[in-house]
Amino acid sequence: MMATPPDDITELRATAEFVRTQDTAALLPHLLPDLDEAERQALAAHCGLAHAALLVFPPDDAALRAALAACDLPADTPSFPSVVVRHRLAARHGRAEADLDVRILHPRVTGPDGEPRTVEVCALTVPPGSELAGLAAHERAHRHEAHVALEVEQPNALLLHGLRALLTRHGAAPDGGGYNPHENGTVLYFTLPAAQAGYRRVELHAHGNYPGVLADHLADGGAHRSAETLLHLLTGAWTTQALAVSARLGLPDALDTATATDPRTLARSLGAHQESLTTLLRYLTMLGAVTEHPDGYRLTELGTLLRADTPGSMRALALMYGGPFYQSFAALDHTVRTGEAAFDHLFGENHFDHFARDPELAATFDQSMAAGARMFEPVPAHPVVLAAAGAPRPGTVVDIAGGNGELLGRLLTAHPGLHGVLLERPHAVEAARRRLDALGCGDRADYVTGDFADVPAGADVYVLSRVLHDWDDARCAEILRHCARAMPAHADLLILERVLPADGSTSLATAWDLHMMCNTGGRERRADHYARLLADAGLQLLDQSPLPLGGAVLHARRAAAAVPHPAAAPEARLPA
Ligand SMILES: C[S@@+](CC[C@H](N)C(=O)[O-])C[C@H]1O[C@@H](n2cnc3c(N)ncnc32)[C@H](O)[C@@H]1O
Repeated sequence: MMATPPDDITELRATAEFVRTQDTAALLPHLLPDLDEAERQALAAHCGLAHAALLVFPPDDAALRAALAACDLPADTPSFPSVVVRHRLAARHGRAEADLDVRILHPRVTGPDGEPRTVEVCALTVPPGSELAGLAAHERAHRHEAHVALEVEQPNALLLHGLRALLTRHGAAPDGGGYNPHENGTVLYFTLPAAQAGYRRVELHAHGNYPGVLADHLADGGAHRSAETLLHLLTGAWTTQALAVSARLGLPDALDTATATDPRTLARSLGAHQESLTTLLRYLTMLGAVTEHPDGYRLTELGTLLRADTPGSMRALALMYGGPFYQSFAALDHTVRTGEAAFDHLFGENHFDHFARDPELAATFDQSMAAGARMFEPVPAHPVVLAAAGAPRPGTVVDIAGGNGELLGRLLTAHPGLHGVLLERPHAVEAARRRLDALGCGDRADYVTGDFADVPAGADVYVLSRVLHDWDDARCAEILRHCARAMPAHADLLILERVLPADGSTSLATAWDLHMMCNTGGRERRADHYARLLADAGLQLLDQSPLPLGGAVLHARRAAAAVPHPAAAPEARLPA
């Protein structure tokens, strides 16, 4: 039989023990440390501990029942589907509610004076190998659903208003609630400023319906949540820097996911100030990059992405967003006032020129682009690529401004007959050559060191990946004219970009639109905008398909009656 994870059984046993032994009067000053004696007595006279709640992740129902029995809880306790916890989990993790099988059970226990209590067991089924394992690890680390519930004895509206006022005066923030007609009960949730007695959330439960109290509670909660949301947004810069500094220090590389490292050892190995490092680690714990344990800190799955040696590492992105692009964002107001890229204003030159003069920065930028390469995963299977690869004489793909060869490498690796040409600036050509050689497809690649004007003619597929968004419309039109001029009548052009949604809904493209404006003077565009730019260059947008990370691939060809632009330069030929 499959078993509930040992960490969950430990937590269940501890919660059951807490409910069995905890005296309400002794618990209250732990939850609200500033209560004076009169307040504590008044609260204890009106409220009693009813349950403590936890979320566990059994592989199936039988394993959950066995876990209950192992903790001396009735294994035959009925379960019912959760609505609230399931909704909260789905919202927190961006999941469909239908994917989350959350059930609730209330196994009965008795308190120290024989009073009836329960343990509220919320159980999300996570079978072995399930992709919900990451969600479970996050929830175990953060205990968002853990709470204690106080039953209000002989409730009335006046008493509930008074209890609400008392709790909020002591820093407990209203955090939602509701009326359940099936059990004729009103629930008011509060969040404490910090975990007390192991709990951050408190529930007040009262028998009966108190619509006025509930309305006030929900309204206060709304205002509180807005303020908290705004604080999170305003401190986004701290998050960027905490992650970037960790990456720069090599902190994720010095930690492990399986065994903990104590801050002293870590500070010594990183050459850091121990107390400051511990503060940073606590913040990283809040962000979910590390977890805290009695013997130190462990890296999480998310934190692992900041290691240098992880496949798909995002370390270079952290260094860029916490480095030059962080500095330029501090001058965003210049861009908004003048329309000029803040980066150029701050550094005195275009970011490509700036990076090109600093080999280390240029390499970090290329690696940061590669960190978003998950977007490329479906491209080798694009019909245009399949057609070129499957032709009797396999075709040639030209990757224009192909960076360090990440995409071309994937195309050539997936299709051993394809030939590739990479057009880039000198430093990137060298990086691409090394990459394609390492992938074992360097012998099927040629390199053109040059400018957009040097797009070689005569190939079958042309690719512009994350290039057009770097430039304003005039420069894009020029680049597309160079492509159109080089493309034979049968050739296809694939444009990879984040495309702004036509219906105005937000997407990752909305965020990168701001980033491009601030740092490159470019922008993200809607598909109809690309269609117009293409048409001006004598090309026709044929279709569009989605890519991971909010990307899309736009497919274009020469318009049937395309007339070469008069400004077009003489053709560059494919390398011999
Ligand atoms: C945002 S990166 C995209 C790289 C790659 N296509 C990708 O998707 O990862 C833009 C690339 O344009 C190249 N680039 C900038 N100006 C260029 C020019 N005038 N001619 C050719 N390439 C240029 C840069 O070197 C950089 O690698």
